[in-house]
Amino acid sequence: MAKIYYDGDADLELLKGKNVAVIGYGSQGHAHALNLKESGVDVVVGLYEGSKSWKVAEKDGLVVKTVEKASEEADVIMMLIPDTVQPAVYKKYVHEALEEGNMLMFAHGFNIHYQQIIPPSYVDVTMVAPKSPGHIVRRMYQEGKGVPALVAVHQDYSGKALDLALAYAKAIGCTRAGVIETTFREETETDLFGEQVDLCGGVAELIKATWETMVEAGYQPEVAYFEALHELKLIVDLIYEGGIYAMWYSVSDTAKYGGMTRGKRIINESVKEEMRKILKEIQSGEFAREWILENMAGRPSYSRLLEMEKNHPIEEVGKELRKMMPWLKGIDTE
Ligand SMILES: NC(=O)C1=CN([C@@H]2O[C@H](COP(=O)(O)OP(=O)(O)OC[C@H]3O[C@@H](n4cnc5c(N)ncnc54)[C@H](OP(=O)(O)O)[C@@H]3O)[C@@H](O)[C@H]2O)C=CC1
Ligand SMILES: CC[C@](O)(C(C)=O)C(=O)O
Ligand SMILES: [Mg+2]
Ligand SMILES: [Mg+2]
Repeated sequence: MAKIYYDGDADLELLKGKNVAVIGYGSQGHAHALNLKESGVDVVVGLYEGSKSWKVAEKDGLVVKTVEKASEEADVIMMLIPDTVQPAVYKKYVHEALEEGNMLMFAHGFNIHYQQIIPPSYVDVTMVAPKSPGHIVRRMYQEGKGVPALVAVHQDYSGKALDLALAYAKAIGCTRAGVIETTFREETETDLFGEQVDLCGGVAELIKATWETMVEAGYQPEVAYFEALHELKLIVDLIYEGGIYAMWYSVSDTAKYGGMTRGKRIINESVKEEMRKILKEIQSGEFAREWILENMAGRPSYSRLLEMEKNHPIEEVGKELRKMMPWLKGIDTE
């Protein structure tokens, strides 16, 4: 059974008198920094001179310093800049700033697990990884709730690394929901696998293939959009609220029978075989090496693939159809 920590298992007092530097003010960074501040923690945001986020963080009432200065003054440093940027920033500014007994923190284990960052032995190294996008971490905290998270200890120099990481998790609201103990390896490998085969990669391909099949067969792109994409949220909401069986309970008997007999023909043994291969690429470090090299080369494949996604015809149809629903807030992707 997984070990799960709640509010009663975490002591905010452990962060009293400590300076916390949140490096980055993006999706996770803004949520952690604001939640920490509102939980009474002394927090400073670390950014580079000229960062777009600098003014935003200051407008939100936070103290902002350069990464170098914020790291020098900090007892706890949370790395919340993109994973691909972290190694260079760490080497240039953070490594030198780390003093005996400090704690270096992450929200994802990639750089520690694949040894892109190797901290000195005299610091604690921990992870608090919310299982949610940063904007939900913030929204739930403001509503007096929290999102679940994972906690892990890579290095326990002080002997108190887990307790301090749990205090941090409490300060950002995660122990309100529950924080599951894991390892850097488990968090990294499961996170990469989930986003590749299911949450991001798998779902995007399933939607496009469903839409393309209908459009190629002569159905109207708009009707196909509602069926392949729009309704997915309604179905996923049911699964999120009550599990897969609750979804089956809620849909028609025809959908139940068709889905249960046909779904397995789509996600069949050969798909699972491919999933196992992808998992092996993650476990062996093959995917990490590929992604690191892609970044070193200036991201040529990444940019080409992202451009193709942006220009897929389903995007054009969706853009028009979403105008029918002015209550959708939309997301500025420019
Ligand atoms: N996105 C998510 O919801 C989740 C993310 N994580 C993990 O959290 C970590 C942060 O991810 P995420 O929040 O998505 O990151 P973002 O891409 O949102 O981070 C962007 C922030 O980093 C700043 N930044 C970029 N480069 C530098 C630099 N060289 N020096 C200082 N600041 C810099 C940006 O500044 P500027 O505005 O100037 O560009 C911006 O403030 C990652 O480890 C990720 O895996 C974990 C769970 C979910
Ligand atoms: C699902 C994508 C994610 O792993 C996340 C928000 O948890 C990410 O890396 O952004
Ligand atoms: Mg994730
Ligand atoms: Mg991820």
